[in-house]
Amino acid sequence: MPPIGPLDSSRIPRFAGFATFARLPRIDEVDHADVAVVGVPFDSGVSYRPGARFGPSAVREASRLLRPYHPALDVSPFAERQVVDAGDIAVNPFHIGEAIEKVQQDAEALMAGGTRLVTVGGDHTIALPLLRATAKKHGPVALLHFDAHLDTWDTYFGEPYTHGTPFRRAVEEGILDTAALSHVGTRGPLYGKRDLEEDRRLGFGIVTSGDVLRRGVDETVDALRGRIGDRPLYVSVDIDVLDPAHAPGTGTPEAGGLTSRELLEILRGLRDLHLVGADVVELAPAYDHAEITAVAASHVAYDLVSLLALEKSA
Ligand SMILES: N=C(N)NCCCC(=O)O
Ligand SMILES: [Zn+2]
Ligand SMILES: [Zn+2]
Repeated sequence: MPPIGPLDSSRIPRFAGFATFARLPRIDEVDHADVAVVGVPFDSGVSYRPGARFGPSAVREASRLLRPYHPALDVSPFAERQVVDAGDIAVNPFHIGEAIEKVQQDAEALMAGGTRLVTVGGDHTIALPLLRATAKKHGPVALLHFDAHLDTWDTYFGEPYTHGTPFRRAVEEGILDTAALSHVGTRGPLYGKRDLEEDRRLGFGIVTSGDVLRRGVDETVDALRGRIGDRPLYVSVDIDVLDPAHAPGTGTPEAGGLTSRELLEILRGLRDLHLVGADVVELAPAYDHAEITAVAASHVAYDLVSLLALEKSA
């Protein structure tokens, strides 16, 4: 049976009907899914502007315009693989610990049959349970983390589970391969020099947004690929890695970021790595204009789905 694809936009206008990601079938409409896009509408871990709980529905709306063939990667992801929308993981907005447990459980259940996930957030807190679920299946994973921020801080207000702390927790828990951890797009003021020293001690290498500008996409990609090798790889994209001009709809914007063109070109350089899962987080549509950020996030998700569709073992 060939995969069930998205609705045909030449027959049913793309602005009509229910919004699933890229107008794909829901998970309950297929027997097996190779790749699932799943939402996590959770933003109780944020330190500044709230609103990322509306990220998944904004990405679904903006993704109506996606088309089935990806020319830069030369792949038709929805024809090569069964890609679905798995809906949203229903999490408790009043209890971060419970929400984290639920994300992990539901991600594990979705992944049990070999389905790979592109998760749409939600704030960056959710990367921790997603990495736990991924490491349970694949062992400690390499991490490519696109973000203005390090997200390796220790606690906020004494709390260990926030959107600024997931990757420190993940290193402490041994679910990351500390030989292959990279931040890309890092910039902006920190609390102190110690932030960088502690981040380095955890094993991270940093490619700042200035480095991307000076080195260019190709050199950046070569350096990242060399570090990742053939390890199982998880890619986490905080949409605030983009400059606020390219992504105003986010909770902790920082000036001087990547363009959406740079981000997409770097992602396209990741083909033929062993990608096992990915997320796109921190889209807060209330601060967006004309869907600028939602369109960028939907294209990032499409590129991640396309990379997973190219995976031989998917
Ligand atoms: N956007 C994410 N994930 N983290 C930002 C935390 C920065 C801060 O509150 O100081
Ligand atoms: Zn960030
Ligand atoms: Zn982040």
